[in-house]
Amino acid sequence: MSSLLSSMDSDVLRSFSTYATIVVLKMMFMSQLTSFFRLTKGVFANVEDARFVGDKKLVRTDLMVERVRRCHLNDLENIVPFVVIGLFYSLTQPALPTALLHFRLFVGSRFCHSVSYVGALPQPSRGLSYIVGVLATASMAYRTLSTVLLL
Ligand SMILES: N[C@@H](CCC(=O)N[C@@H](CS)C(=O)NCC(=O)O)C(=O)O
Repeated sequence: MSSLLSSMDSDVLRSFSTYATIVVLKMMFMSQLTSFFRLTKGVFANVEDARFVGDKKLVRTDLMVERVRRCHLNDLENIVPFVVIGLFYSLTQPALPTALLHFRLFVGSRFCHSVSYVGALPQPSRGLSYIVGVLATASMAYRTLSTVLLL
């Protein structure tokens, strides 16, 4: 534990931990948003859930619930790689301003992606947000591989 805490002395690791936690919390919030739309729209995935509120016919799909679920899935596809690659990247001792730029671009892009997806904003708002996040992660992967490559 003490060696973990001493490695957290690195400003890059501390800022990575901060941004990774923020973006993972954002991703976790998508579950709460799904539940919110399920309850307010009376749309349930399972018979036992619908029975609990007294109507079996409430097992159905809804455009908004499915939209939030797709947004959550897209978060999983992008945020999990960011957390893994970002940790390895942080261990390559990049310059703090460069690392901050990557973390901020990624986290900002994921918030923009969620707002444009859930808000059904016209494209290319969602597509651009997605691309910025992918490029930030790809750039960190490039730096990591070019620093530590050992095959
Ligand atoms: N799994 C994604 C891969 C490509 C992707 O992530 N595209 C972004 C920008 S268009 C997106 O928001 N896709 C919608 C989604 O994943 O539901 C898909 O099926 O679209």
